Amino acid sequence: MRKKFYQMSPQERLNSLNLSEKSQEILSEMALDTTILDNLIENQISEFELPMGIAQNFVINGQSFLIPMVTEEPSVIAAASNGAKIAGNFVAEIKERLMRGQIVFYDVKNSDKIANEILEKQEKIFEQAELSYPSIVKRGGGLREVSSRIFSSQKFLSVDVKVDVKDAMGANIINSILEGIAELFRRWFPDEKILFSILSNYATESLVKVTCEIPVERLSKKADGYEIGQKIMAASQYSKIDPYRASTHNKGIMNGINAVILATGNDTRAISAAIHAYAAKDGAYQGLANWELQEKMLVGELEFPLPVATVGGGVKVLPKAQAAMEILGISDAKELAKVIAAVGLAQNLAALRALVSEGIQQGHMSLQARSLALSVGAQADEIAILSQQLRKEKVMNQEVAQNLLKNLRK
Ligand SMILES: CC(C)(COP(=O)([O-])OP(=O)([O-])OC[C@H]1O[C@@H](n2cnc3c(N)ncnc32)[C@H](O)[C@@H]1OP(=O)([O-])[O-])[C@@H](O)C(=O)NCCC(=O)NCCSC(=O)C[C@@](C)(O)CC(=O)[O-]
Ligand SMILES: NC(=O)C1=CN([C@@H]2O[C@H](COP(=O)(O)OP(=O)(O)OC[C@H]3O[C@@H](n4cnc5c(N)ncnc54)[C@H](OP(=O)(O)O)[C@@H]3O)[C@@H](O)[C@H]2O)C=CC1
Repeated sequence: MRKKFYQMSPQERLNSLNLSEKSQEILSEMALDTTILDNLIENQISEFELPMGIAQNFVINGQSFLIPMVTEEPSVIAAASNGAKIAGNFVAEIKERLMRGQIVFYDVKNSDKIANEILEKQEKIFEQAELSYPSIVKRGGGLREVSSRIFSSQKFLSVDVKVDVKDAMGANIINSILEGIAELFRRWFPDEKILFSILSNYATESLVKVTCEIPVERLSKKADGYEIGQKIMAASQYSKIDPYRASTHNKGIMNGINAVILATGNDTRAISAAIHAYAAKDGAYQGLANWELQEKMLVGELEFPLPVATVGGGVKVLPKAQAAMEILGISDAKELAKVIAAVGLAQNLAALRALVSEGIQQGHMSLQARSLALSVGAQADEIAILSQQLRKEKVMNQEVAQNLLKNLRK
């Protein structure tokens, strides 16, 4: 009987795809240990490499950091380093770090009964939570709050839990606790129906806040720093009223956030979901990070959920995520969240400063020149020569790059 795809070895799966020899060869090149590869995901056939760089100049709460970033986009790491250089010291703080989960009832018959009984039987719920995941309690974490939200017209009710998951992202912890509590509810409310129970990525009790204060003269080597500061403030205000701008404003912040999330083996989808949901917390989707001029200082602030982990998931399993943690010198999830938040604010500062002064293309494209040279097939020392020539061109595109490369090879 023919093996199912998931029952095949990675090589058998690859062979079964009938690819060109070149693709077969490139997909067979792997650096990760096969046991990690084949056990971390399903139907594994290869791995996918991305460049890792280091953002420099970061000082956060008075401590210097070198920050590993994984990205395919030119200028992101230069921008983060530039933003950090301009900003000087970032002040980052975390008030609390609790992860949320929910048990959702549907076709609810008596929502008040459910809500009241949950209030009255809190002790029983806390006992069940500890039974469901005792090790997190031993680590000093565990269930901290149970409450409910009633959606009466749609006959739904959400029982919300908040859990201290210490340095984990907490998905497995919370989902195990939720399933234990759900069993209790099936006994307490035999006539009610539970739809599902799952962690919530909208981690509104895992907010991190980062600020910086920049003397305006640091905003530009050439132009009037105060005027640049005014324009950055205006750009920040505009991102609050136009979702077409808010989306790009936040993409710029996520350039930095996602690069560090990837480097440390964290879950990019969970963090993106949390942050973009938070950007719409007041109804309309708005730009995160605020900039305002206070006298001769440009003051920046960014506050959003960042439930990152330093244990669990890919963090502990991926060797390069462990190496990234060593570069950071961090083992505490709260510390990691503060560092990542500072990268987000630095990224936004660099982007807005470029946008309102020389424009994004000048800096971006000069760094983009190298990847453009690569994309048309420049090799070895052709790359530096071709990108140098490209920077002198009025327009930098594939056609120009291909013509320059052809001339170079004559
Ligand atoms: C690109 C720069 C930094 C040039 O800016 P510049 O003023 O020409 O740079 P510089 O030569 O004065 O260098 C300043 C610092 O930048 C860093 N730096 C500078 N060059 C390099 C390099 N080659 N490699 C590594 N680091 C570099 C480095 O830290 C350096 O300090 P130094 O070490 O010299 O004391 C500036 O124009 C900039 O920050 N631009 C923003 C670019 C950006 O945001 N890129 C992200 C992709 S675009 C996007 O997706 C986001 C966006 C724009 O759409 C978001 C939005 O719309 O809000
Ligand atoms: N909606 C979502 O975002 C979802 C995401 N996921 C994925 O699940 C992945 C795994 O998440 P998660 O459940 O956190 O990871 P893991 O369960 O893999 O790791 C967390 C475990 O690490 C152990 N641990 C060791 N040291 C600590 C510490 N200091 N603090 C806390 N725990 C510690 C604990 O296990 P012990 O006490 O037993 O040693 C804890 O349960 C995430 O990366 C995510 O990709 C999964 C489902 C949903």
